[in-house]
Amino acid sequence: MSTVIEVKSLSKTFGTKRALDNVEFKIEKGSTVALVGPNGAGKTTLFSIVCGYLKPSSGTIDILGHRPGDASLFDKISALPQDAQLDPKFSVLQQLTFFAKLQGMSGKAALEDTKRVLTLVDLAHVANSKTSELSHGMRKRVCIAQALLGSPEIVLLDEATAGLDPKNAKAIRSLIASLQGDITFILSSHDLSELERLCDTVLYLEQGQLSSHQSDLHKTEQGSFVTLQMLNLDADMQDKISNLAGVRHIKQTQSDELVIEYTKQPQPFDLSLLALIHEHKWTYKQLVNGRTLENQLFVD
Ligand SMILES: Nc1ncnc2c1ncn2[C@@H]1O[C@H](COP(=O)(O)OP(=O)(O)OP(=O)(O)O)[C@@H](O)[C@H]1O
Repeated sequence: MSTVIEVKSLSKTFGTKRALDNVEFKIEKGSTVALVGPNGAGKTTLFSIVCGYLKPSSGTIDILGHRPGDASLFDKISALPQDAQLDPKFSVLQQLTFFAKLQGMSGKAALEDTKRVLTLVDLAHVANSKTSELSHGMRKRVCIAQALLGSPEIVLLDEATAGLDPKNAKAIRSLIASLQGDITFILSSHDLSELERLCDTVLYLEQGQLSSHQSDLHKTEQGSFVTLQMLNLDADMQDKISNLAGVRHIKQTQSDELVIEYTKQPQPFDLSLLALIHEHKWTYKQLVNGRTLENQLFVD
């Protein structure tokens, strides 16, 4: 795997406010990276610097061998800014072909590429509609289509599903999933749960500092943990579960939730757990193999 982005000792200050504080990370080609953190953590600042919209106060960023904003990155990296706007007076087709031509495509190539990206986001049928006639979710998908024009290698999406209903948010996640591997995605959100199934790497920013950087989340973690949500969880249940063969550690992560770490057993562990639940006539709300991203990041 090759590194497509390498950030070293990156800091950004606005007056006395230190928005990014000595941030360092590498992103491998083809990975899907979640950039998560609470409001004001520095996600948009980091995005803006990577895209070349803002200059860092100190530190270096290497993107495919170039500095952010370098002309040679023009068709290799694209971004959906958090507050992306479309012009309400023009049709979807007019706006996207305009952006495609800005990338240097001829009129014919721009039109073809616009049709291609509109099909990708399932909006070919509204190509001739003005963007003011579209729903919020559709407009967001048009902006994502714009970010996909010209087949970029790296795509940054800032809060791509913010404010969308579950159906539209799922459509966007499915689209990203279908393009994973060919494109390196960096997706920002303050909602951890939204990105956890999509991403293999997480950058967790808090007050400008990168407090956790894990790669291959699913590959290394999946299989040795079970997350169990129970109705009326009590100490007796925890005791009985901890006596199951293979249990190494149990952690109560919420009033109704246990994260159980286990070693491989001849009988699949989730089946043993379900058998125990059945035997005692307990009621479980949810049983998921693996740990949520939130539990991986914040619970030892
Ligand atoms: N142009 C600016 N001038 C002054 N302070 C700024 C500027 N841009 C960002 N900041 C400050 O830098 C910090 C990081 O902001 P940033 O927008 O990067 O956070 P964020 O993680 O994207 O937040 P959110 O999830 O709310 O979008 C905040 O404290 C913010 O107030």
